[in-house]
Amino acid sequence: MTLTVLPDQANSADADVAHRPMTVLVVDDQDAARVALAAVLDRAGHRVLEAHNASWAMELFIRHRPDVVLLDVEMPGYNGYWLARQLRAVENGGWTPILFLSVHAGDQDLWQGIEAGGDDYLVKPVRTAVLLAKLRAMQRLMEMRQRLVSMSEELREANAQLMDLSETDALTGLVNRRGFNRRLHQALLQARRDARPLTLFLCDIDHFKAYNDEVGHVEGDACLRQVAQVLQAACQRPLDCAARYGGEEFALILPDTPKSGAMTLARTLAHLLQQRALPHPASSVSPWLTLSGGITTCVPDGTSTAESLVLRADEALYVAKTRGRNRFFSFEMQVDTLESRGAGPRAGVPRPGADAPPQP
Ligand SMILES: Nc1nc2c(ncn2[C@@H]2O[C@H](COP(=O)(O)OP(=O)(O)OP(=O)(O)O)[C@@H](O)[C@H]2O)c(=O)[nH]1
Repeated sequence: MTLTVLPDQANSADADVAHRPMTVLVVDDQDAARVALAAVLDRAGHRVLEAHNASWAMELFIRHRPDVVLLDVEMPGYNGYWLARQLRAVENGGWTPILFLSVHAGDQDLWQGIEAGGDDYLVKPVRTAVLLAKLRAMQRLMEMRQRLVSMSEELREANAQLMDLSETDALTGLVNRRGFNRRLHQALLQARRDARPLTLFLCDIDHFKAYNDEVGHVEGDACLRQVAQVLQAACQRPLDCAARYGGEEFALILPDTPKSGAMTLARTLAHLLQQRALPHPASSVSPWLTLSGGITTCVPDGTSTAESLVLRADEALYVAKTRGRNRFFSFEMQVDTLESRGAGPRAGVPRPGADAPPQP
């Protein structure tokens, strides 16, 4: 029988209790050697799991996830190299130090052990001090790795937050222009892949300059926040996106939304705004705040680009403005929300009477 560990003359290693007790899986088919090794580890303050063969070791490893594995090479049936490979396979992104203990001292043996997934290779008999020092070194590596893992996790979270911040408009909390660009591009690619209609709205507050001039910029900012809330409320589906395009212009990206659905949503939007009844003291259109919007809808093909969509929505917005504001104009249908409802040219315009919001 080969003794696995040799006691130290000065016995100093026994006194060097590990900084943090570890759970050590000792795998050795030789009972006496394994028990001796377990006793040394136990004295050093570690918790020991013992396995006399590879399959039992595998079971203990999966069940207890030890901190370190001390692995004999020569075992009947599956040997230590085989076991090391299996342990690495079930680690699933983790890392458990594996130290081989072997009577074979050849370079080739050492090389084979490291290739099989071992982190160190000690030749038996191993002095207690050496073994405990190696365990301490492995523990230090594990702690460093743990720190790296948590640092990269923190970094990942910080990056995600930064990404969110860099795509959020500070005033309204909506997606900003940068986020809009990225989302529109993504939505376009997805709609092209799925051959589904994609709708883009560009909305603009009517006579907002006059609003600012009348009530001041602070109130103007508050008004932008209110409009943002209305737009957000109109976005009912998880992939719908409301963005502040710039200044008093907003955009809605509406995946899987056909022309008819877009017109319905435009009316819903006008209705939601109407319900808020935000007074506009300087509008020639209505006593309340109103929006004009340009709508474009397409099933994108190879020639469709985000720029072409924005151009069409912008052109439609221009038509909505020139037709008298407080309406949404569809580029493809060449009608606005007032015409398409078929309820007369001024239908949908907030005015005193049945359709009008309560006087604030
Ligand atoms: N309070 C406030 N005002 C803003 C902000 N961004 C843009 N504006 C104002 O929005 C106004 C936009 O004016 P215009 O482009 O002339 O448009 P409008 O007065 O709404 O006229 P129409 O669009 O033709 O109805 C300008 O007075 C800008 O100063 C903002 O963040 N806060």
